[in-house]
Amino acid sequence: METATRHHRSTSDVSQNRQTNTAVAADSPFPSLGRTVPSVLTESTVTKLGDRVETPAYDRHALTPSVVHLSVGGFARAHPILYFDDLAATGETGWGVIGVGMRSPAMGEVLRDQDGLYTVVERDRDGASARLVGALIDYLYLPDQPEQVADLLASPNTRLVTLTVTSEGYQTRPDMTTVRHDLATPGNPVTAAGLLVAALRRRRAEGTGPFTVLSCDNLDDSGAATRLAVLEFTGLLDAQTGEDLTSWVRENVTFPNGMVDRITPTTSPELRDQIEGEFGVPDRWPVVTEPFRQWVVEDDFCTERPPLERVGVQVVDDVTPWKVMKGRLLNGGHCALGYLGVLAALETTDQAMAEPVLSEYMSRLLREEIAPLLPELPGQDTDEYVTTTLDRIANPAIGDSLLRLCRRGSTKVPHHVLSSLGEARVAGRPHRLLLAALAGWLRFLRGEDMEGRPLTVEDSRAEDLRRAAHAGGDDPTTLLGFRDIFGDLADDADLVAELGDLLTRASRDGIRSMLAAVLDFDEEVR
Ligand SMILES: NC(=O)c1ccc[n+]([C@@H]2O[C@H](COP(=O)([O-])OP(=O)(O)OC[C@H]3O[C@@H](n4cnc5c(N)ncnc54)[C@H](O)[C@@H]3O)[C@@H](O)[C@H]2O)c1
Ligand SMILES: O=P(O)(O)OC[C@@H](O)[C@@H](O)[C@H](O)[C@H](O)CO
Repeated sequence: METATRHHRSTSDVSQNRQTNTAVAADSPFPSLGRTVPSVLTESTVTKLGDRVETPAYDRHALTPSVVHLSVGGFARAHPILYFDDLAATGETGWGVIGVGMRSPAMGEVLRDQDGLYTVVERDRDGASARLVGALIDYLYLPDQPEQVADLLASPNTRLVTLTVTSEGYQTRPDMTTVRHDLATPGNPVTAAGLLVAALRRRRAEGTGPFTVLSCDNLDDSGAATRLAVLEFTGLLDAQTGEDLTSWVRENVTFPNGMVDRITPTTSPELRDQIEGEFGVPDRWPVVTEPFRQWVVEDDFCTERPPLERVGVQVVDDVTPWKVMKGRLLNGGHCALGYLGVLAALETTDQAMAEPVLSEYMSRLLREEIAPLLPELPGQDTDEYVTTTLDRIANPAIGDSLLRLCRRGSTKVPHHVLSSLGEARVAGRPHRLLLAALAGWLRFLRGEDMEGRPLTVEDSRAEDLRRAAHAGGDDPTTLLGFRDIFGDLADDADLVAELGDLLTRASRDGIRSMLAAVLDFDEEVR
């Protein structure tokens, strides 16, 4: 098997950074590595890895850097970049990836130290396998290398920009400090939209033409959301400069919608150590994920489309039915389990799914209340999809933290949960289990579990929501007053009363008893 032996050079020289081995920065998940450590996984040590790790069977130096990925977190490494790695393994050399870090200096240090190499471990009940990914051929960190990032995005080589900047990364309100910063210094942006706009502005001026922008975040209509964020930004900028970048972007740039799916937990230091022990790979930041993965992409590329269909990506005209099915069943289910589970003092998804009342709740929530509202998806059996989804969520081999599922609720619950709730109300269908999920989020927003132990509410609106959650107590009216989140729910007196009843039961009897009552669950089984 051929492994990469030559260092790739494009816009930065990662090998220079590799020699420094500076201490891991404050955002590292590895406090035990908060000291100078030797970096052992590099291109030159790949050949020393044993046969428990699959290594790239292609020459990564032959890859042309034409994809730029913004914000390289766990999911980016387990999903989009892995697909480009698959593509490289088919002999296709045109789609190497350059990562651009925006907020995580620690990830940058690790990736640079490791020449962009990292390990993906797939695990489930049936076993585990590890693979080294070579498609990330370079990495730049925006706060330290703004000019190199600008040159990279302006380069004619760059044909596709992919993003995993989280659902909050698309917010472009002019009152946000970051947006104000980007408008004041458009040549030195810190937001994803600001960065894309600065690059597109330069490409227009230099006659380089557009690139395609493909969001890989879990957003309802990720293409439209990205387009909107960019156009909002160009609108604000045009008002300042008197240019008309907005029309150029409208006419030239495409933002394909996409559905991405692969449960990818946050890597903990313990997991990292376990992986080194199990596979003998000294990777400082491996990523652990499930074997399942799916990527459905709308065929709307303004530049050449990478032939991702060769590696299992579904390229379709309309992604909507896939998005709706996945978002409401998997992400909606995740929201419900996350909030209710952490309130019940549980830590991981498999722990929660091992509790009869929670697994019964999840099964009935997905089967009885969410699935019947879904559109037909030709070739997809919904019942089978639900069974697979529940099984994936319960995967005992990945230790997916419930708190990970609770992040950014104000951007997720409306899409993943309230959408089903709204439709069920209109259709006159049962929705008490959906209300229990909502009750879980409202209770979670107080920032403590049912025993009063603190829970971190990671949300850009945490402060306001938490204040309202405390002020309202078991009466949801105050929180439902955030109409941009909850729509008209506050106007439905029956729903408000039912939600209040669920919150009161949870406070009085605990989460498990509240759910048992909602399910009419057999006390013996409990
Ligand atoms: N983990 C999964 O199971 C999974 C599956 C499908 C989709 N996703 C989506 O991928 C995205 C990233 O998730 P992850 O699990 O990799 O998380 P992560 O925390 O590992 O990575 C997130 C990255 O985004 C950066 N970031 C955070 N806020 C940002 C902002 N406002 N602008 C720019 N960058 C920002 C962080 O620094 C980090 O590098 C999320 O939107 C998530 O919904 C995740
Ligand atoms: O990443 P978030 O915060 O949007 O949502 C948490 C999880 O539901 C999500 O990451 C899933 O694991 C993922 O969508 C599976 O494909």
